[in-house]
Amino acid sequence: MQSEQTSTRTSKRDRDTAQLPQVTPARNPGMALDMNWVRAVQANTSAIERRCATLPGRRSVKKEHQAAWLLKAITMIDLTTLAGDDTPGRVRRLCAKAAHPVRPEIMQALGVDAITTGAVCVYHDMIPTAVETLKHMGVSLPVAAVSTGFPAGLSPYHLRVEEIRESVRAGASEIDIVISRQHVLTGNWQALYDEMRDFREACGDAHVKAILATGELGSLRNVARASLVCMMAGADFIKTSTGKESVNATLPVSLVMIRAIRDYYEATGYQVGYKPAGGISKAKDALTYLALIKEELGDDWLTPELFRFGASSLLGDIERQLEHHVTGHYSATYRHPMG
Ligand SMILES: O=C[C@H](O)COP(=O)(O)O
Repeated sequence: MQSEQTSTRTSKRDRDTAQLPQVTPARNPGMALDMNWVRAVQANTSAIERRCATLPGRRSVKKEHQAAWLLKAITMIDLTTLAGDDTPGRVRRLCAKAAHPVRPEIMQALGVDAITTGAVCVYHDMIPTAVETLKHMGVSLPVAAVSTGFPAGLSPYHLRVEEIRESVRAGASEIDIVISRQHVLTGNWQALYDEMRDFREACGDAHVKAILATGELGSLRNVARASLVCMMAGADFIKTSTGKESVNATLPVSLVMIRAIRDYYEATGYQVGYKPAGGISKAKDALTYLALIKEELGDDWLTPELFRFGASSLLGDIERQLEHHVTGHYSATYRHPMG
């Protein structure tokens, strides 16, 4: 039975919002390290926290608009499995879910055609399985690989660079590198810039996401400076976390990184993408992140080319909310496996 509170179909405008073809932005080439700019960067923690406290709930969207935003959020998920016990079977199921993220009866009730997640994200060893599975399904979806000694980034430097090359050869078109936290914590911005430059060069045509591991950087000012240095060195995306730190994506860290992206865009004209990752598992949190992006960067950034969620379990909750939207009932979580 359908609840009186719900409408089963999204409006045409909302469906178009979820499915608009996007123009690929020009790739950030980077620039020379500008230490004057880096040193000038500050972060006012109490102002940032005040701003973030106003976010959850304030821009809440309802009914068919919420369904449309949730569909859009799905298209921007890097559907992730990064576990020591990953198997080819799990990765094949992940790819099947990424290719068809919402059950057909829910999609039909919403009046929406096929969508996919933004990418799948796996460890190096699982790249061939992911590439072959997606190819076999006839689905064009990027395979992202975590790299450079993920999650700590402390393996021998030449092996970190070589790991990137191996992953690109194996078919990954996006590489999520981890930075050396020690360069940030010791203020060695030149070393961070050089490392990021090497990683970007090793990626070739594959896009590079720089994982800052913000929970280990000590201060919001460090997060702001590391964001800027990675963008100067040519990062295509900056990403909060590996999902393995004790503190992963948060709104204050996101605000700092998003404003760094905005400053970099205003100074250079290049749009760098943003990927909050780790611990984002609820549909309502996804909506808060999208509202933050819309308010701080504008609609241009609300595309898979410039925004991704790094998440292993968010999709399950979004699908559950969409099912509630069309039926008026919540289903058990086991009905939404892999995501
Ligand atoms: O990059 C993605 C994260 O590792 C996923 O973290 P999560 O399992 O907390 O969603």
